[in-house]
Amino acid sequence: MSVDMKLERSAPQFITHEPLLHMTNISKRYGDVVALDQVGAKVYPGEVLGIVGESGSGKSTLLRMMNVQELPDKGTYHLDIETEKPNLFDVDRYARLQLQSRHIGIVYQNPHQGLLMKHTSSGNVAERLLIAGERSFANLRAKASDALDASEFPLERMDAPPIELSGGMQQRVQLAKAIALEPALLLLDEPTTGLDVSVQALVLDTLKRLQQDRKITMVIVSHDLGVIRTMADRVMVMRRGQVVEQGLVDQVFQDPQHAYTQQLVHAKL
Ligand SMILES: Nc1ncnc2c1ncn2[C@@H]1O[C@H](COP(=O)(O)OP(=O)(O)OP(=O)(O)O)[C@@H](O)[C@H]1O
Repeated sequence: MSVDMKLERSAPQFITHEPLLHMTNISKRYGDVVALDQVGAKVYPGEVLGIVGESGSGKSTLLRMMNVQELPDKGTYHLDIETEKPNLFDVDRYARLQLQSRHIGIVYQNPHQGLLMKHTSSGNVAERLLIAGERSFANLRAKASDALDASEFPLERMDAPPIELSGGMQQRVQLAKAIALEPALLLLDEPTTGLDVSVQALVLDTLKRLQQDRKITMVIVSHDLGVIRTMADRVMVMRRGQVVEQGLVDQVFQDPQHAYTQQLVHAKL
């Protein structure tokens, strides 16, 4: 048995469905830099997959591919959302945009990447609904308000632009925008990095509550093992563009098999 086979622990027993997300053999180079090297990933409906690893290990690149905002050099990507399940890296640009706007939500570490900082917060959320075809002003406002409320954003500030809000509130606006259309898949790229520890805990609480209430399938990228431990059911450990270990969170963190995971876990203790 190869080392990789040994470290790829089996899926938990309760997983009986087809994966919602299935990627195989994803490789990506930027010039001489190998960002991803034959990475595979499966995420099951309603579960939270954590991706952890040092800076430069390929976590954000993989997440951008899950959001189909960037294409790999090689690999396949299927989402189990419609009867037809094409390789999403082969579909045309229009279909990719449709997919991003209707079925995938994303929250970036940097709110400038996800929000128009000088537009109102409610307008940022409404924009996503507009793109999806909502045209009634009353509905736009009501749905934006619902999404902000679900993200535990203080509604009395909904007309304030993100630039005037705290970092924690900006992340709540990004979250509201991401969930406004009830996406099949929510992608979170270091959503609490850079926030004060107490604000970080509150935002994680909101994410946890949303996940429990709505059973949203999530992929969360973080270099922080505490965040992954709080949020995720399963974890994938990445290093230098490869997956070195994966399995249930408590299994991997209590009994890490790969030397790199052991180093990560001990550094955290
Ligand atoms: N657009 C790009 N152009 C050139 N190199 C890139 C690009 N995007 C990523 N890389 C390189 O690919 C590798 C993986 O980067 P990536 O951002 O995915 O890692 P990461 O694990 O998310 O790191 P971090 O936690 O620092 O964001 C790095 O060496 C990075 O410099």
